[in-house]
Amino acid sequence: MLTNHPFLALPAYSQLKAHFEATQQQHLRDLFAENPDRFSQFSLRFEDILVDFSKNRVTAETMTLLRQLAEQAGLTDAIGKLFSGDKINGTEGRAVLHTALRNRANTPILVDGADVMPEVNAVLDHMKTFTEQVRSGAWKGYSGEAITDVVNIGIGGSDLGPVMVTEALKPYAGTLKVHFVSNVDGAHIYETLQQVRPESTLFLIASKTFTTQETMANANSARQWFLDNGGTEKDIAKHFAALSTNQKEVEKFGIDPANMFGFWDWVGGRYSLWSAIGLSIALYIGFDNFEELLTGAHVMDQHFRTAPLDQNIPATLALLGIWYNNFYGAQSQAILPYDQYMHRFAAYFQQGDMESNGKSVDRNGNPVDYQTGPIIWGEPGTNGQHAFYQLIHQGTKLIPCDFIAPAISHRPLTTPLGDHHTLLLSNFFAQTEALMNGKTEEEAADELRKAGKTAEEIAQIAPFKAFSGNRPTNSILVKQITPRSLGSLIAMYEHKIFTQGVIWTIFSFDQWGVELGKQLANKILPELEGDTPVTSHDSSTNGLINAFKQMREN
Ligand SMILES: O=P(O)(O)OC[C@H]1O[C@@H](O)[C@@H](O)[C@@H](O)[C@@H]1O
Repeated sequence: MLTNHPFLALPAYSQLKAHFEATQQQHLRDLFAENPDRFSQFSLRFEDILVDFSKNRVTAETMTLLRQLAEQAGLTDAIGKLFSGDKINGTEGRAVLHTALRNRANTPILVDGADVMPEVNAVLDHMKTFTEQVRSGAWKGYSGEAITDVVNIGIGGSDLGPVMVTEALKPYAGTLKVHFVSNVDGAHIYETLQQVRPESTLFLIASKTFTTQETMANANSARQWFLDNGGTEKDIAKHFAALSTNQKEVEKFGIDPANMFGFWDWVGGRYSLWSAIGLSIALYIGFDNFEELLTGAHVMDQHFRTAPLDQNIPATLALLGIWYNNFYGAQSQAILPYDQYMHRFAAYFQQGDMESNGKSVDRNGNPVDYQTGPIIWGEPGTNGQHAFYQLIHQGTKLIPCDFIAPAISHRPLTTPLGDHHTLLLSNFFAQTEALMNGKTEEEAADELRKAGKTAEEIAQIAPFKAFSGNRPTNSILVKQITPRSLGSLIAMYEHKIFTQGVIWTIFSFDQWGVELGKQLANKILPELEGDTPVTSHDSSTNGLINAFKQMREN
């Protein structure tokens, strides 16, 4: 178990509070003007990844105090416990070992005295053999045809990771197509089944528990469609595989245990793309590339585990997040990839971060009296620029942003306006610079004067054209989005989330809030049958259910 501490009582917390009061008016423009070495002092490199955090409202003293906060919160001890299989998921009594899934060093990791690595390696071997059979065409469907389409049916952690990674690594795809069905809304499975043929489709039923309502409903619909369109019960073994921890339910569903790819209760759903849940990724980009993804994460794990705090990228990002969340009162954090293939990256970490650190009870079971996990959101650049950046530049809210971009594009297209990637990157650099510098009213007035405006017009318009600036950003520049660098980036954010959870003294690896939703929907489900009016709820819920029943009837 992790040792607990009262966050607000940490000595560094009070020091940071005082430091915040003294420095909050400082402008980034001045910090850059005062220190010509700011970029080199406030940036870190790891392999092909450069993390520039110099455009944050921090000084060397801020960073020192933040690191002291991490030390006083027992971060070093917590990291040791994470990697060694300690049961740090206290409310479920489980270890948290997504790092074992990508432990390429293969060093033993013990849970209840037993090394988990042989089992991890056995599943990886199974995934490798299966992936190679399907991709080579050796695996035949019931009519003797090779598989052309893979449909992953899963939701939450059993969907978002594979969706995000297969999109981000599309340039590495082979000929297999992958589809993802998550929503219980019948439209999702319906539209997907329109695009595939039963004889050449492989369904992956991805569910850690194998009891999730949405996934089981979609899996049943897929099986029915398969049987209605030419497949027979005995053909199911060739067309359905399960990615799960629950062998009993898998067998009950009728999937051949030989087609089950297992994982373990110490893999959290939102940390499971490294497990058998990643099978759709391996099928799509090939097993070697999947292994590269694991390796990228593993090397970031080693960095997080061994780098001193002042060199530690995930810890640094976590501490900057705490600075804005707990001292500046920032409510959200934007993730803005300047890479179209990474268009689901923010959505992925919406679950990763918000399901992990969206907690308001500390590890002692007491309500917290401070802010915990931020709201995570974002869209790729440059689309976001034409949508919500207005508020980031000139709104009343402080929104720390992570800008992420590859230096080399997988699609280097040229136009008379310039090549696409250079155009994209010019926006990436310009935005963080503008957010940092802003524009004074005098500068705005000067521009208007040059544009020939009268003094009266200038006085009227200049206030609207001024930008306060001083809006913090991290710039994460990656040489290229490869399986390895993407693996490192994902692990980087995972460890950021972990670090923040440790400092806030919360349990980051359970999700009781989500469990409630599952229970409530199951309670209401039988009440939706028939047309008898419902009276068991509050007047709003009764009214809505009864209106629904009426609308459905007429
Ligand atoms: O993989 P299964 O068990 O279907 O769960 C799918 C998802 O369910 C949600 O309610 C959450 O608990 C997620 O963390 C989880 O990834």
